[in-house]
Amino acid sequence: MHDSVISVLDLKKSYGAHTVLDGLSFEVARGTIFALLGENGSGKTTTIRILSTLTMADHGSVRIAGLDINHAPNDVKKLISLTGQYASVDELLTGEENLFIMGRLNHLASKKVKERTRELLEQFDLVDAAKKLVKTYSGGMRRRLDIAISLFSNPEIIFLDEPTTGLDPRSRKNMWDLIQQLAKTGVTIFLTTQYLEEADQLADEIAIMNGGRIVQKGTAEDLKRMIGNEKVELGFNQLGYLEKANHLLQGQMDTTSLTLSLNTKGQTEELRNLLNVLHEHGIEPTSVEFRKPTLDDVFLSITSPAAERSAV
Ligand SMILES: Nc1ncnc2c1ncn2[C@@H]1O[C@H](COP(=O)(O)OP(=O)(O)OP(=O)(O)O)[C@@H](O)[C@H]1O
Repeated sequence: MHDSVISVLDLKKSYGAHTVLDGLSFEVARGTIFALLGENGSGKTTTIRILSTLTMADHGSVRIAGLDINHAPNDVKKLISLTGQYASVDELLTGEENLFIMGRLNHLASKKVKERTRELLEQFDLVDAAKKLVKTYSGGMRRRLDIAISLFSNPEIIFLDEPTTGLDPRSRKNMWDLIQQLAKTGVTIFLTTQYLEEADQLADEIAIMNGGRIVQKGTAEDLKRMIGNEKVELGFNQLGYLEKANHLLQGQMDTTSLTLSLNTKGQTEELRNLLNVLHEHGIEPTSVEFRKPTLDDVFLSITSPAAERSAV
């Protein structure tokens, strides 16, 4: 059994009349990868900023490695590193110079700074780019450098705010490998993401955020069991047909796009049966499409009564 390295209890935060966090509570086990999954604007960055002592919550408590962040913010800062959504490196310096500066800011001796810089450049596959200006780096290289800089002080907990947003698929995959390597060193990684697939690939535990709270949490397997492996999406040309089809098949209706999503195992026989049921009632869909579950499916299935019955 792991012990909790992050404990969050009943966190609340509003900006004016806008409530962003509304009673957020969760625990993160030491040495694991924890993913906070939520849509744009759901409050992920706000959460990470509060946990890393940059923003004050209005209510609730956060303990990092047993320390209350309000009582011991400076001790907490020594244990953590934060890498933001937008790389905070100096573009007009080389990668190596950026690392040097961070080393000096950490008050390390010059020999130690050089050693650690070399180590980090190697670990993050930046040796060839070390002497090039950061403004010539690709998005993936910048992210890697940003994380390398934040690791200068050997933190116990690494906060990564949407580490792959805006990266191409190849750089995203490289970043995933890197995060997995970091996790193997025993650090705790707290990451935020909008991508179900990313949380699935990386996280030991996933917490889904909606309406300022955690609405579901579990392993990727738990969540997948809940939402089904694949979806079939039926399109209709009239709201009446959509509603009738939903009445017969009990799926998730989208009345704007006039589509009905159903869990499926992806078998053609199953699809034939569905279409037969509709045909017998004089309903013909205008389109039929198989697709992977999305974050929307998770939200929809969480809020549907059927899902509540089978929730993890
Ligand atoms: N300093 C602030 N002042 C006012 N509103 C803010 C402030 N910071 C965040 N917000 C608002 O709080 C909400 C949550 O923002 P937050 O950045 O935490 O979301 P997020 O889940 O990280 O989204 P994204 O994926 O877009 O970064 C948004 O509606 C945002 O506009």
